[in-house]
Amino acid sequence: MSEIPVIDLSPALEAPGGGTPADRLRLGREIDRTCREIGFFTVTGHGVPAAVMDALRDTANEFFALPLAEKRRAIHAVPGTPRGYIALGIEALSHGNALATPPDLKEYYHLGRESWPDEPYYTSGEGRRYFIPNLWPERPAGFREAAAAYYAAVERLALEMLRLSALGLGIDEHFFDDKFDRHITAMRLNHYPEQTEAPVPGQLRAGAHTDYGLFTILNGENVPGGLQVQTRGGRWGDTWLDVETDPRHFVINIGDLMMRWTNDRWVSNVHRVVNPPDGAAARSRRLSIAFFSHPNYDAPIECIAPAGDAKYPPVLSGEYRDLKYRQTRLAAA
Ligand SMILES: O=C(O)CCC(=O)C(=O)O
Ligand SMILES: [Fe+2]
Repeated sequence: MSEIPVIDLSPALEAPGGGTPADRLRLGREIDRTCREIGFFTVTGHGVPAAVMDALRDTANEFFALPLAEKRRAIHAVPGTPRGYIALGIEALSHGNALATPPDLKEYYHLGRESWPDEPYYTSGEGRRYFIPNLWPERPAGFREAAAAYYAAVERLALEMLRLSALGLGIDEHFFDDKFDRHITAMRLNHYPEQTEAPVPGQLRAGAHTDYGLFTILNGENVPGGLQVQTRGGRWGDTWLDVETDPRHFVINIGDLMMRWTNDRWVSNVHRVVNPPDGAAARSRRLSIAFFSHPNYDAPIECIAPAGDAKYPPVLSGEYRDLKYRQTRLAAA
């Protein structure tokens, strides 16, 4: 049973007009408290229809069940491009946090938004580094539509989270709006196959890491070999805590850019996905869907702090993610 906090967003996300100002401020403060303590929480009442979540889970499961040779046809022609299918053995998330583990025991499908305006921000040389066409496999049918509907629904949730967060941080409710209105959020469908051979020492489904962006909005499922967060003292002590990932809800966590932006007020906590225990390993495949909300590529992330108190130099949103992608990729795709 997971012990991370649960926040019911329905007073804002399912209420007409986004809820009353008092409800929104209360939720903002709850988010602030949780992000200062642990930076991981479950959200209910999030407004994303169950059918939208199920449709993407179903098509993603169908895709990963295809023969490897067919999945490999969805590998991008340019190695390292964050689109399409990425096979086992390519990525080790721990390398982004200066740990050196063997590759993660997962395969994934990486995608971004389906379309964007014909404007230089998106179509210039720099824009094309972030706005990259998706690479859809021939099968299953309906994959593109399911992913686009999910992306749009969770994008609304992400924007609401940013507004409530701003309230909780005591800044203008719309502070993040113009830093996120042309965002470069990517999504990953992570598939952790059943384990028929023992992992090598130090090898996990996903090595210990922090995420890179603002909020990661994760939809998972509860099977052995799941998500764990490393707590930093406080009421949980210093431990690895199991995070329940109920497919009806989302688990939200803070990424590095949000930690930097809030000048360490909010925690970008280390997390990992562990291997299933012996005995369960052969029947514990797991699917997770991660929406990595990430600001406009040209947004400067400057600590919200009084002059002289900033703990980090400003960094551009896009450059920070490029660096992390380079650090975590072990092999050519
Ligand atoms: O699969 C999960 O539960 C988490 C995956 C994760 O942490 C990531 O992809 O960054
Ligand atoms: Fe992560």
